[in-house]
Amino acid sequence: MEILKLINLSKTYEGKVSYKVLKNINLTIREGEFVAIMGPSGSGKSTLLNVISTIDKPTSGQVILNDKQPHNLKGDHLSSFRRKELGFVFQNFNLLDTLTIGENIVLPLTLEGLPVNDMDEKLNILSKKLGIENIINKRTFEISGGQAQRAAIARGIINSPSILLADEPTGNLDSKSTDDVMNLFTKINNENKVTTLMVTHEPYTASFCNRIIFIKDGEIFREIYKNKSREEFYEEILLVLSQIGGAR
Ligand SMILES: Nc1ncnc2c1ncn2[C@@H]1O[C@H](COP(=O)(O)OP(=O)(O)OP(=O)(O)O)[C@@H](O)[C@H]1O
Repeated sequence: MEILKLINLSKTYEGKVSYKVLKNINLTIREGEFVAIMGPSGSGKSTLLNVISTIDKPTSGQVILNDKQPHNLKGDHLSSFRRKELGFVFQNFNLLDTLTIGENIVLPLTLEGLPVNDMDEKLNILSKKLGIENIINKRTFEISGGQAQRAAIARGIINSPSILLADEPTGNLDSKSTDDVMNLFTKINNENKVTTLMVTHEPYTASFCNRIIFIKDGEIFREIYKNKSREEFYEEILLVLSQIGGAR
């Protein structure tokens, strides 16, 4: 089943000189895929993610997510779409310091108005599954970056979104925490079939994904699939990056 379809998607920033950041992007992501977007700095990765997540609007073309066109929605319908269909993971975790980790994780359910007992049950099941039950009563300053990102992933999927979007999810992590977080993304993708799309400039992080889309100058430059070991895939990623050029 197709979860996300981008049809002739373009984005131009108007200014003194107008700048075409995305040029006719056509892309389909199927249910259960684990995909990375890579490309040189300024190639349009964040813009693409922002247009998919409805933070930014396309200049032309369509975003179809779970058979809906979010850019045609307004107000409460758009907010409800974001809460139900999208999960987000950010580079800097975006956990609220005033809440416990558990309260942070259930925040999307709080916004949906779910009864407390149902929230607690979901939190217990998910935190056990993700191996973070020991931190749910802690505060953000009491946990490591890797734990914070695992909690943020839990928050991102507690609503069972159609797609989990991640922007540089390992950008603030050391190598051990990067392993922990990428193993967790892999686990929820394998076991829960969470469809995941992440932007990363780190080849090691991308090597955990099953497919990589390389963007250059706002266009799809190349796509590669992991039909090999992670180590071999990593070497292939380095090769494509050397061909693409530009600063990463
Ligand atoms: N709001 C904006 N107005 C004008 N230009 C913008 C705006 N946002 C981004 N750009 C430009 O669009 C281009 C693509 O930016 P984008 O942030 O999507 O690139 P990126 O691939 O994510 O880069 P990086 O890896 O450095 O984060 C850049 O040249 C940027 O300067």
